[in-house]
Amino acid sequence: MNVLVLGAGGWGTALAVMLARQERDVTLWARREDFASLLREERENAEYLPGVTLPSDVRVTSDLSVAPQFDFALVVVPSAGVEDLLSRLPRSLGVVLCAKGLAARGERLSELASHLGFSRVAVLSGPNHAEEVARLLPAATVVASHDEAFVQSVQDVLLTPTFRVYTSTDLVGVELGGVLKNVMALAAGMVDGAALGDNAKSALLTRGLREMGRYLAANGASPDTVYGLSGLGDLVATATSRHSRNRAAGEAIVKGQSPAQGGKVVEGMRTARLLFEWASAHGHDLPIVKAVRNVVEGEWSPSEALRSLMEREAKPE
Ligand SMILES: NC(=O)C1=CN([C@@H]2O[C@H](COP(=O)(O)OP(=O)(O)OC[C@H]3O[C@@H](n4cnc5c(N)ncnc54)[C@H](O)[C@@H]3O)[C@@H](O)[C@H]2O)C=CC1
Ligand SMILES: O=C(CO)COP(=O)(O)O
Repeated sequence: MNVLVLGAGGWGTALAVMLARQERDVTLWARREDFASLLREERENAEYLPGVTLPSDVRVTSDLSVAPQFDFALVVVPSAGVEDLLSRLPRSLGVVLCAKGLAARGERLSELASHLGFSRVAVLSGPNHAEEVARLLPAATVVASHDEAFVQSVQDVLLTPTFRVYTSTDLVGVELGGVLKNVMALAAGMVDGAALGDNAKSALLTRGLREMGRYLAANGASPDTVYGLSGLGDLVATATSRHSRNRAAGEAIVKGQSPAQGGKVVEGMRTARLLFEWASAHGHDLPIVKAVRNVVEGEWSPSEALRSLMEREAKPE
């Protein structure tokens, strides 16, 4: 089975390593030739996934002209780079979108792919920290698409004894779970950084899940999807993990430190801005998203954000 992985950050490298260890024939594409040649020589992605050996049979290239040789590709660059990458790919290629963020104008990445003319479009989303998947620790995930034949063929290739891949036809619900949970993880990091306690974190995550569910419903997702791996599952993983860059960024912000995570992408900060704009434009109430966005933008202090949540109107749960 041949797999093309587009994007050599932590997650793309982890998928390439995990699939190669399970006998898949993997090609990993990196944007820059100097980085691709470093990976070929060192067999380690020291910048984004240190301590993991890239198997010798993983081919590394910076040449996108290999794409037509594949039936589909895993698209694993940060959401801000997806449009540029997709625009350079043949539209006959199936695309499995693995970024957990939105396109520049707030569109879902799968919407963007369809608008660009791709007909076979899926998303991959779940509680999947690269550091663990690359070390073959057990994990589960969801591949979702409106195209059932496509999603089935992706599952056949990606399912391994350590990576349990479920399918779903709720493309919108699976995609948006991964988008929203990054903002909730930033908020959870802020709770950690301000030492607000376990009760506060539990309340935040529970109300955060409700907020995610409302947003998913407003966008046409199935009501149950938010309780699956791509919703609750990824929310728990990201908001509690020592590996999460979003959680760590939230913690850093309330401590007055830089949210930057050593050059690695922190999707939730950009997502909070885009979701806030969407909620403002459509008259939706997303209080945790608003609080995170206002802290990230420096418009509210963390204690003002906390007050905004604790002093909302009294109401039934
Ligand atoms: N790291 C993880 O555990 C997981 C990450 N994801 C998602 O996968 C996406 C990628 O994340 P990571 O691999 O962790 O990021 P990363 O920060 O480890 O690496 C990003 C990579 O993308 C490259 N890149 C940046 N902009 C690009 C562009 N415009 N075109 C092509 N390449 C570009 C960078 O050079 C770098 O190689 C994000 O949306 C993230 O939320 C999803 C599941 C797990
Ligand atoms: O999406 C992830 C795990 O499922 C990774 O989360 P971070 O981007 O916060 O590290």
